[in-house]
Amino acid sequence: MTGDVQIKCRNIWKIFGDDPKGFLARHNGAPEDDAFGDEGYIGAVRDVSFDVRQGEILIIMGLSGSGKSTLIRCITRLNDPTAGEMEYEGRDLLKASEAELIDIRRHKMGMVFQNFGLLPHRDVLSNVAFPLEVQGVARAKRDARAREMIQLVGLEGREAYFPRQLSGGQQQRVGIARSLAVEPDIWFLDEPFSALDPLIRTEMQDEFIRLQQLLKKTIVFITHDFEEATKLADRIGIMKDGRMVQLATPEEIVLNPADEYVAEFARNAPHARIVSARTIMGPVSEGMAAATVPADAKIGAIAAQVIGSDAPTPVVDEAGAPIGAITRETVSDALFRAR
Ligand SMILES: Nc1ncnc2c1ncn2[C@@H]1O[C@H](COP(=O)(O)OP(=O)(O)OP(=O)(O)O)[C@@H](O)[C@H]1O
Repeated sequence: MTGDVQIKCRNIWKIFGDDPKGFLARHNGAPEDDAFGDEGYIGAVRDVSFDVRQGEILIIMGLSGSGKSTLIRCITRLNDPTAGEMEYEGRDLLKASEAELIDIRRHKMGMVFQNFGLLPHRDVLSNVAFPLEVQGVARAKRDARAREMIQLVGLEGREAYFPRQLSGGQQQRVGIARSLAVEPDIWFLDEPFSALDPLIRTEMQDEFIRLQQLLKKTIVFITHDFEEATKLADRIGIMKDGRMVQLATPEEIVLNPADEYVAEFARNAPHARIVSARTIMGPVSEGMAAATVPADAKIGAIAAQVIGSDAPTPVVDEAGAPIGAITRETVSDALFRAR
């Protein structure tokens, strides 16, 4: 379950060029798309507004150059937005002093990047303990915490290895352990698995799901891979040319894409794993089967049961009350339409 708003972004612009603020002002704060190229500016993030909710996994997707990394860099204040408003747990991030920002970044935010960012001359233990060292945590305490994190990501026994002695997946686990060492409230991951080969990538996705179930962090995660996004996300935000064109659940995106660009991402999406019973059910009917299915169950998980039943299968809410029914025709139709 996800909760309160943790990060609030309103009308964020990030423009690169000689005088971005002047450019924005000349165009009354909302330049037309053509104006950027005409005047030699790059509109990396254009008028983006959204909330990140406590405990959710929000995935940002989009083609290369659509502004995903720049948006995350704005939220973490590694980049100053050209315009807009941003709050972190009600604190105005744009008015925060440099000292406050460093404090938020060091204590509240964890970051994992595609290239792992490990220090080559330090062993695993010292890499994981590094952010705590920067915070000035005493050696015994930081090493103990680092060992805990190393165990959490399954690298116990490799504390004294150097990054070059580890596989790509193991290196990324070190990166993950290090980002968790500071006990962040919110975790930013910029294409953390894209440098990994497909098998290790799947393993790391499963590892990530396991960690999230354990730690229940708020997560903002960038990926190019729609299948990865549907596997991990509570909500997916899709960016195009600096704009957020749709922000919705994987199911909404697959069933109601905002435009052709979004539809293209969702085209080969695995409906069986995304579409739920609630979405395809019909009304409660006479003569339903005794065995029920939960409304939030994905159709892939219930297909065998529903198709094996001669009578319609009742769909029940959290309290167990029937709110609809599914027949083998509805399920096979939904699965068939999927590909
Ligand atoms: N420091 C910079 N100076 C000028 N232009 C920049 C800068 N950083 C990013 N850009 C431009 O802003 C746009 C968005 O870049 P960004 O890296 O955010 O995209 P992205 O969606 O993360 O791409 P990718 O998936 O390739 O990492 C691109 O056109 C990029 O060239």
